[in-house]
This record gives sequence, structure tokens and C-alpha cells, in this order.
Amino acid sequence: MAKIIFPEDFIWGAATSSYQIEGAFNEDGKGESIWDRFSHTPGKIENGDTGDIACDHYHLYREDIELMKEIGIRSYRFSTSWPRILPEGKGRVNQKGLDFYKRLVDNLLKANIRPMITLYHWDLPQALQDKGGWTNRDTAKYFAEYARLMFEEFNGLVDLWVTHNEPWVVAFEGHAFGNHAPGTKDFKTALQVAHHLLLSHGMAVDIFREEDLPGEIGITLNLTPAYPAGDSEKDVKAASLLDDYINAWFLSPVFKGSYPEELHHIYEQNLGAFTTQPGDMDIISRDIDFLGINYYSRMVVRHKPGDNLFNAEVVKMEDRPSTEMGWEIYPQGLYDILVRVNKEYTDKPLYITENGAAFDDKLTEEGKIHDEKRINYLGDHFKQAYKALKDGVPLRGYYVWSLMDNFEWAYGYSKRFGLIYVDYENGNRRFLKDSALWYREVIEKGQVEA
Ligand SMILES: OC[C@H]1NNC[C@@H](O)[C@@H]1O
Ligand SMILES: [Ca+2]
Repeated sequence: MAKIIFPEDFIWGAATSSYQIEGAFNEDGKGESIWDRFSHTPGKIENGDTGDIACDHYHLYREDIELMKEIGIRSYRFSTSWPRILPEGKGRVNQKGLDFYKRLVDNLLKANIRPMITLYHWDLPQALQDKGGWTNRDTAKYFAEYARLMFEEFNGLVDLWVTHNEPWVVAFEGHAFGNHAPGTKDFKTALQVAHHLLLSHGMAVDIFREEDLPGEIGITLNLTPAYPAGDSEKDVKAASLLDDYINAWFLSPVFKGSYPEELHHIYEQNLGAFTTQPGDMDIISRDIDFLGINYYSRMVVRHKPGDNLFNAEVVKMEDRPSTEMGWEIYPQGLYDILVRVNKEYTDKPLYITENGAAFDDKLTEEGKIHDEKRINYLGDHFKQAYKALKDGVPLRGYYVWSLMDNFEWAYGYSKRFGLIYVDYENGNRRFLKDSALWYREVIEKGQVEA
């Protein structure tokens, strides 16, 4: 491939989320979230880890912005904690919680770093969960009101808004498999939750338009392309159904105003219909300004009769390189999904709002972390993003997951995704990994070595 030089104005960034880095779980009037409740429930999180302190970003955010400046990122994607701002999820505002984000945004702008706010990255106010959470249609309304508050408070300061992060994970890990908060285990509940998440997204977009704010609004979807293990009709079919289950189930409502027909039929036949109201799909498919894509890996799928609604199983790619999460390293999948989204769903601008990898990072005596595996992972994926750009995909930016090591949900602190190493055992000291120094060069030159 010829020299890889990204556009001058390409938005190189890094991403985090509130529950994973902030800590201060009950400080300054913050309300309980479903992740506080879940992580405090014995047996849910590896090593019994919680987000009570996490990376203590709530107190160390100024230092973290200095590190962002050192790396030279142009934009920082973070999420705001709904219960830190609205302790009961609605009504009373916790001014101290809001003030934290005001200080954060102020200091980011002073550092010439463009904020991208994700309104919901999984930490629902427990008070709303006590009323059914996302199974309750009212939660969609309360989310839209929380969004209105944020739009008004940050009008003119923040111009990149993401409504939801990975609604598939919220719906299925949280409500079908029970690995995530609130820990429900019912597939039909997950479908109902997915619908209310999408509805709340559309309601928030309506308010964004109503408030007539400068800037752009979008949604972030985790997209995992499925590839058939073999070229048999049955394998191809199995792969296409699993692909719909993760990707089209969200892309299609948002961009086409309808759920994927065949899968919708399979669900209704086997589980009965989840509750919708006339007009929902029109709200869900309101015009947005960009799509955020989180890409980590692919699925290789083969036919497996009777195993599940899809007659499909994911094949473990034993002989392929993988990350500490056990995810196959497959950079080509990033190119494939970018091109497919642009071809089949939308010509709107795309952002890679997350891509990165967990590796077994070691802090040396000299305070170094030689994470060449992460450099290779990121370099290979940057090259695929560049290929998509050259092929006409309107890719605007790339946020590495993650700015810093953090609370990796059910895995606790055992998985490190950061460009910055966090020394949890010693006062949460931060150390730039080799990948952070490498990333700084890429950003400066806009270039990845071929
Ligand atoms: O698993 C790595 C990341 N994936 N997307 C959502 C983030 O919260 C995760 O840490
Ligand atoms: Ca197109």
C-alpha cells in the first residue's frame, strides 16, 4: 500500500466512559447507578472489583487532560453519568455533579481538545431501574429530558453528541445473558429493552433539533461482522442471521425505520411480539448527523441445528492471533464493516468511536510499558480505516479505546485497554505506554508506516 497519510483535519481521539474511570461513586450528591448496585453484588465482577474508585478520574481529571495534551489527541470521547447529574434519574438536579462536567469541558476546551459526549454508557440511575429500567417505556422519556438538560447546559461548548453507546450490549448482555447490569436473563426482555433504547435515542434527537443547537448528534453501535465458516448454504444462512442479530437489528431501525424482517418474524414466532406503539419506528429513524462505530473483532459462524433461534454457533478461531479478551485480531473486518455501512445503510459521516485491544501490559522498573502488540493492533486497524477512506467512505475520526486502563465491566480491572497505564495498587499513578508515544507520532504526521 502506498504511503498512508490521513487528512489534515482527521479527528484523532481517545475514549472512556464514566463508570469505568470516574470513581467517586457516592460523592458530591451522585445517585446510585445500576452498575454501582451490580458491582456491589457478590459474584458479578472478577475479583469482586467495583467502580467505587476506578481510576479516580473524578479527582484526577486535570492530570488526565495534561496527559491527553502530551499524547496530542484532538478530541476526547467520554460519557456523563446520568445519576451524577440527576440522582433520581429525573427532577432534582445535582449541581455539583453538573459542575464536574462543566470543569472537565472547560479544561478540555482550554487544552484545545474537542469533547464528544456520550449521554448513556450504561450507568442508569438505580431509581429508574427500581421502576423497571429500560423495560419501562417511561425511561425513554426520562432519558430525553436528561438529554435536554445536557444540551442546554453545554450549548456552544460541546458539538459532538452520542445518545447511546452499544445498545446491543445494554440490551443483551444486561437483559438476556445477565453478564452486565441489571443482570436480567430473558431474551424477550432484551428485545423490549432494545426497542426502548432506540426509542429514547430518537426522542433525544428530536429535542436536539428542537433546541436548534450547533453541532452534530449520532448514536454509537458495536458492529461485529459475521463471516460464514464454510461456503455451504447453511453456514451462509447462519452467519447472516447472527449478523442481523447484532448489527442490522440496530442499523436497520435507525437508518431504514424497520427491524430486519426475517429475524423479526423468527422472534415473533418463537417469543411473541415485544411492545411497540404506532409511530415508534419514525421516531427511532429520525435523521442523524453521523454514526459512531465500535469495532473490535469479527464472528466466524457455522450452521448448528437446534442450538438456538439462529441454528448457528460462533467458531473459536484457535489458530488466529487474539487479544487478552479472546477476541480474534481481524483488522480487515473494520474495512468490511465501514464499507458495508456506507453502502447498505447511510452516506452520513462515520466515526470509529471505539477500537482497541487488551494485552497483558507490564509496568517496568523504569516506568515503561512496552506494548508493541497494541501498536501493531492499532497500526493494522488504522491501515484498514485508511483503505476505507480511500475507497470513499466518509470517515471523520477515530477514537482509540481506551485513553487509560479502566474497569472492564465483568472483568473488573483484569483487562487493560489503555494508551495510559493506571497503577491501581499505587495511588492510581498514570504512565504513558509505548503505544501512547507511537500514537502521538501518528497524530502529528497523520501517517502510519506502511
Ligand atoms: O470491551 C471494551 C469496550 N467495548 N465497548 C464498550 C466499552 O465500555 C468497553 O470497555
Ligand atoms: Ca452509499
